[in-house]
Amino acid sequence: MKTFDELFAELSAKVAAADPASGTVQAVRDGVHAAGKKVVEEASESWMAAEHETNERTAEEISQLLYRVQVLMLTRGLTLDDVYAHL
Ligand SMILES: N=c1c2ncn([C@@H]3O[C@H](COP(=O)(O)OP(=O)(O)OP(=O)(O)O)[C@@H](O)[C@H]3O)c2ncn1[C@@H]1O[C@H](COP(=O)(O)O)[C@@H](O)[C@H]1O
Repeated sequence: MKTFDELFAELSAKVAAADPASGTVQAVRDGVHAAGKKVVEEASESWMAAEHETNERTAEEISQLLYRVQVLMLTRGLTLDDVYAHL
């Protein structure tokens, strides 16, 4: 288990190191358009899970949504502080 901040630190390090085994590095290379589509896809799957599936499935989909939001942030070079400044 990891927190949102811990995941972002892990993904940032992989991107900085251009880790060749990392799916995140490839996803960031794929760019903003592809990353944005993934956010929308996981958001809709989270919504559908919340409407029709169990809490466990809903939590799983939301975890993927959070991951995809972080990938989108990384494609733009945004930090957690950039986002938290608006909370
Ligand atoms: N949390 C995630 C995570 N969530 C989703 N994914 C990726 O997203 C893929 C699933 O996306 P799809 O669109 O194929 O999913 P889907 O078909 O909609 O599947 P469902 O939503 O129906 O389950 C997975 O196979 C992973 O490649 C993730 N990839 C990585 N992470 C975390 O990121 C860390 C670093 O990962 P790497 O960069 O790959 O080393 C990992 O340790 C994890 O903690």
